[in-house]
Amino acid sequence: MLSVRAPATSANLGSGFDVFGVALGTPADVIRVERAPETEITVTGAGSQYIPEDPDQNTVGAVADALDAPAHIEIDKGVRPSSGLGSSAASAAGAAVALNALYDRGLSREELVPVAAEGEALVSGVAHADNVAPSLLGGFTIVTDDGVTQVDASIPVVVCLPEITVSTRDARGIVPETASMTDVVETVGNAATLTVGMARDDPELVGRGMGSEIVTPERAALIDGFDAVSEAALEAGATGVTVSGAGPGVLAVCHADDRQAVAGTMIDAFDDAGIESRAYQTAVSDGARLYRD
Ligand SMILES: Nc1ncnc2c1ncn2[C@@H]1O[C@H](COP(=O)(O)OP(=O)(O)OP(=O)(O)O)[C@@H](O)[C@H]1O
Ligand SMILES: N[C@@H](CCO)C(=O)O
Repeated sequence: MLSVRAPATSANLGSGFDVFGVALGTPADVIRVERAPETEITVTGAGSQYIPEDPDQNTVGAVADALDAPAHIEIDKGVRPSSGLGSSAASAAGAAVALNALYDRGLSREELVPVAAEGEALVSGVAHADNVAPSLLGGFTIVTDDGVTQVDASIPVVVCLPEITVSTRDARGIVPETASMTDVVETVGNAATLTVGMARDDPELVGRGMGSEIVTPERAALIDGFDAVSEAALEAGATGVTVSGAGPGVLAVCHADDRQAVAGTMIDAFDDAGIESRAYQTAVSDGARLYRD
């Protein structure tokens, strides 16, 4: 059987709404495929009770259609849905890699980005590729209408995931239609700083470059305790904190030695707000990995 481990991702990174994304070392989905006359899907693992097995409603069904690659597809979820960690995208990216190999389609990882984004269109209404690109390519990715730019990076991060859900579709509904020139200028400066930080593997520059008054404040307001969690993480040594994707995950960038303290204090701050959470101490890492069971 062909299997793929497809990593969780964090999109936006504050200053790069719908543009920036990173692959995370943990958690990940595992997708197993074998040829079949019609696509059938089974889902197990984190939050599987909320994920439809109907191929017309599951991101991997959209990918199987796009590749004309019917298969029995087993999805073992490591990435909880509606987490801000690219759950739907991890499955779509994993299925794209697995089915491309299963049917010898010969598409490159870059060519699989729009294929996997078909799954995102299904669940969030827009084929945004800022989660599927890093899950497929690894590292830090910049998605624009002209294509994807990728750079390997290994920035240490903590992602704290509270026991609340925010659907990407809902969180897209509150994105403001306009932004002030002041906020645009600040965001462009921060996005440039963050990009240099990724290229240099510098957590100080990456953390400093995550600030933005565009989109992030509206998204943060959906996460009870966000301000306290952010403040606590910064006090424990985080170089920057923002909403992961559409939330409710909260992403902190830090130096490797500070990860444990940052994770502990974020969990405590959510706890003070009456919300249980768990934290992944991880780093920007590789993309989807194909192997044979
Ligand atoms: N294979 C799949 N894995 C996860 N969710 C799926 C899958 N197929 C369909 N869905 C649906 O997609 C929705 C979750 O996707 P959503 O984009 O809201 O969360 P996310 O991927 O964790 O967030 P984000 O994009 O902000 O990182 C749920 O409604 C879920 O039922
Ligand atoms: N850029 C998308 C990513 C969702 O993970 C959004 O923020 O809506």
